[in-house]
Order: sequence, then C-alpha cells, then structure tokens
Amino acid sequence: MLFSEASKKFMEMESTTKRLELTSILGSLLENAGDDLKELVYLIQGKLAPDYEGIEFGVSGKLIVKSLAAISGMDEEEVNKLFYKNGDLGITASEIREKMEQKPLFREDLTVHYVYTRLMELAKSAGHGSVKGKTDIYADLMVNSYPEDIKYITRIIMGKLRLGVADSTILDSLVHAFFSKDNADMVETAYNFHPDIGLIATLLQKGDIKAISNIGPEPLIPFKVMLAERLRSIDDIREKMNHHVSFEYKYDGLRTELHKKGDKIKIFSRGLEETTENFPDIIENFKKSYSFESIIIDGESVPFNPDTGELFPFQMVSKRRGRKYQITEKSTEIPLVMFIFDILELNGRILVNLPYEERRKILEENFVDNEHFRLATRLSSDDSEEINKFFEQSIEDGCEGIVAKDTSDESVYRAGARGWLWIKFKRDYQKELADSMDLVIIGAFNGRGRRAGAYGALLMASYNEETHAFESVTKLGTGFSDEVLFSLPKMLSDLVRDHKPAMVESKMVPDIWIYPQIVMEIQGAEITVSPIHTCAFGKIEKDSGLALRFPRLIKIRDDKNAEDATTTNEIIELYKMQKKTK
Ligand SMILES: Nc1ncnc2c1ncn2[C@@H]1O[C@H](COP(=O)(O)OP(=O)(O)OP(=O)(O)O)[C@@H](O)[C@H]1O
Repeated sequence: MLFSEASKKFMEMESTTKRLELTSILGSLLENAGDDLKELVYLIQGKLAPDYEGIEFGVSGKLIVKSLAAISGMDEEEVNKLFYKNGDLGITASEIREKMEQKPLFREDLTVHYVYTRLMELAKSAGHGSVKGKTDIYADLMVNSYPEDIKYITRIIMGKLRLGVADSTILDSLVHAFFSKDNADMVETAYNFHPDIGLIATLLQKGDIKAISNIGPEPLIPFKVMLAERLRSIDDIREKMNHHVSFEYKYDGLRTELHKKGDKIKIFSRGLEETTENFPDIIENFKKSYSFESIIIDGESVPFNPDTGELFPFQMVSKRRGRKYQITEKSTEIPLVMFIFDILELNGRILVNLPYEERRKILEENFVDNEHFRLATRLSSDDSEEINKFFEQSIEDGCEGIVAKDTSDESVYRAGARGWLWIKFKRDYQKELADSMDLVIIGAFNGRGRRAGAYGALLMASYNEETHAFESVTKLGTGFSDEVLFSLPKMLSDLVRDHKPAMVESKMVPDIWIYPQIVMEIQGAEITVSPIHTCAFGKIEKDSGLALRFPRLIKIRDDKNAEDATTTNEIIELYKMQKKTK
C-alpha cells in the first residue's frame, strides 16, 4: 500500500466529526492494506510495536527543526518561527515540503512498508553517530514524500499522531473486515492476554481462528488486568454472587503484574508499561526466595513500615514521570510488599480457566509469606456478621475496603474485563454518591476574572465501551489548586482541536475542544437525568442522558488512559445504586 493512500485516509479521519464515519474510514483503510496490514496498524497507533517492547524514536523536536532547516536550506530560526505559528511540527514539515521545488523522488516507492522499515531503522539507530543516522533517514523520508505524507510521518516520530482510534476501535474494525462478529469476544480475549494489535491483525487477515483461540497469557508479555464492579452493600454482593463468595483485603497501592521465565523477571503496570527497574527490592527477594521455571502473578504493591509492618499510602513512594507514576528512590528506603491475589501461569501451565478457589490454592501451595511477598488476606465466609468484621478490620489495617471474589465454577481470570466475578466495596459506598469517577477532558471553557488566561471550567466525559465514544457527563470548575488551574492550558495545548473530535459525543459546545486523553478523578454529589449531557443518552429516560452534579476535582489520574476512564455503564450502575439509598 502506498503511504500516500494511508495519509489521505488519516486526513479524512482527522477532519470528520462523526464517530461512525471515523470507523468506516478506518475499516476501508484496513481492508485495503494487503501485506502491509501489520505495519499499518502500528503506524495508525503512532507506534512501531506494542508499548511493552519499549521501542522509542529518541528524536527531539529540536532535531526535527535542525533537519528541516538542513533539507530545505532555511535558517533554523525561520523553521522555528513556522513551528511557533503552527504549534505542530507535522504541519511545519508539510509546509516546508510544499515549498521545496523538488517533487518526491521515487514517490511510487513510498509504501507503508518502506516508511515503517525506515522508521524502525531510525528508532534503532543508537550510540555514536546516531544523530546523523536519524537525520539522514528523516531527510530521505522527506524528499520521497508528498507534503501530507511527511506531516503524518513527522507526527508519528514525535509521538503525536492522535487519530482518535484506540486499540479497541481498531480491533473492532479488524473483526468487521476479516472475521465474523460472533467471534468478537474471542478476539478481544486474545488481545487482552497478548495486547499486540499487529499480531492479532495478521492472524485475523489469515483467518487463523485456531491460533487466535490459542492465545493466552505468556510469561514476560503484559496482559490487561482483570477489574472489579462495585455494589453498595455486602448483602447485595452476596446475593449477586449467589452466595459463592470469598473476600479479600482491598490494598491501596499500585497494581503489579510479575512475570518470570528462565532467569528473566519483569514487572508491568496496569497500563502495560514495564516498570521492573522501580522494584529492586521485590525483584531481588523474588530471585532469592522462589525458583519457578516460569510464572505470572497479579497483585498490588504497597509501601510499608519495616519496623511495625504498617502499610503506607502509595503517594509516599511515587512521583509523576510525564503522564505516568513512577516509584522514587524512596522505595529503597521504604520497602514495598506485593500482596499477591492471583496467578495466571505456573511452570508452563496456563491457569486462567481454573476457578478462583483453585488458583488461590495453587498460590497458597507455592508461596510462603515473607517480607516482600504476601498473599492477600482473605476470608471465606458467607456470614454477614463475619464479613462486616472483616471489612472493619481491613480499614483498621490500612486498606480501602474489600474485594469480593466469586467462587463458583465459572470464576475464571478474565483479562481486561470489568465484571461481576470481582466486586469492590469501600466505606464511601454507604454515602449518597458511592464513588468518585475518573472522567476524560473533552473540552474547556475560557476563564474570566481571576481565571482569565486559564480555563473557567472543563467539559468531562465517560467512556462508552460498546461504541468507543466519549460521552459528556459534567462541567467541572471546582477543586482546582492554582497550580493545576494555571498549568492546564499548557498541559492541554497539544490536545486542542478546532472541531469536535469524531469519537466525542457532546451536545454542549465548549469554547475549545480537547482531544480525549487526560483523565481526572472527580467526586460529585449526585447523578441526575439531564437532557444536556450525552452519557447514557436514552438509556434511563428518552431524550435524556445522565449528569454529575456539583463535581469537584480530586486529582489528575496519570496512571489511566482515556479508555480506562469510568465507563458509561458504570455511571448507570452508580445512578441506580444512588436511587436505592434514597
Ligand atoms: N485483593 C484484591 N483483589 C483485586 N484487586 C485489588 C485487591 N486489592 C487491591 N486491588 C486493587 O483495587 C483496584 C480497584 O479499586 P479502585 O476502584 O480503588 O481503583 P481504580 O483504579 O479507581 O478503579 P479500577 O481499578 O476498578 O479501574 C484494582 O484495580 C486493584 O488494583
């Protein structure tokens, strides 16, 4: 496939404001990719491989500016001026390409495959002479490109492609293009255990259903963790689970998946990022204490006081690194303990299809609690009083509450899914509005008076898992510290759009549209039916959606991507929970 065919579609994807149109353009692009499909799906994501492979371009904006100057014969200052005017290096590169007299050299050869291969070389060129190596490759791509092509190539290199299609949307389109819809769940499960969109694309295109159905957890490949639903009372939980229940402490730390194969040990975060380096004490202890040939365990890491065993809040050892949390040097002073609550693989045996009780038994047989590894404290009981005591004790011991685990025969490990096999219960749930929400910024309103120059309010959305749309649910203007308030315009500057992004569903029109990426934790007072907001539109009442009233910012959730935000279905559940308490 010629890269220019892809850039044409990219342009259409950027300019549409309609979600269905966005997916149909994506579909036609994928259908026509032929042998270049695998490479194309990575490029659509602005990547060369799944994140966990850690392939980065290692190119700064400065380097691109320098290269553009060198290729075009312009002054660096002139290029910088253009960049400043456009706020986007992609557009700057395409404008410069437009002005260059030389037409693309061998434009027929600028295929998706060629661009991908060269970008991979660019990413891999490291060490002595790498700056020249990278600049040469960029120059080669530039002279062989049409202006539109280099615009997107530049954005990919800068990590700023943002076409508005997450992996889940691409997955849907792939299933639609190459497969039968009936098997969509199987494809999703495969992807959740092995989140490599290129791999799945190749298998789907080949029609290799067997290979897809065989995909399961694999040591050293991060999987999407299983998530919990919430209910308002312990009795509701017992009923929902048909009294097949067990309860565990709900630790307030950082979700941790630990993988081992041979002598390699890796740790991944909930966002599938490799964070092995941040857990030196845990890794060392694991090496020393256990001798599994291979294993995958799931749990929560929490800092603790080594003198008293008391658990600390996670903020004590974490700090922000870009958009993600990172454990600081303090983690060597303040040790971490991983509370293990699940196991997915052991010495070559896949365990995800065993019921919870059996997986827990395997954990108990293979782990003896030590300083850095403990099994999640649990209670197997369906006795209301006992469970309540256990809950109170969990709070006493520094936890947030409890997580109920279904113990029926169907209680498999469901990667990436939020379902009723796990149900969380916190003390807050007894309040009127049960829980905070993690919502995505989709728009901003200009501030006035004291907030002039900053934003007066933000338009926030939930994520609809079924349609992949971001649906407006509240206007947020309270709870900002000055620091956050005045840093927002800069933080969001890259994400400002001049029209509504296609995956956003909103009737309210903000002064500024924001590409959905940043997630904020928000506490509100009440969820009400509202004709203004599009969250769950028509689901509760005809011609109305749901709105969160009196929202207040708690914090920015750097550890969540837009697609990890509170879903529309969860908001419907919260709305119903709240009605029951009244
Ligand atoms: N015993 C346990 N079993 C399962 N999860 C646990 C356990 N202890 C702690 N957790 C953590 O609790 C999280 C869910 O709780 P909470 O609602 O506070 O987190 P969140 O990040 O806001 O939401 P979520 O993870 O559900 O998207 C799980 O994702 C997991 O990281």
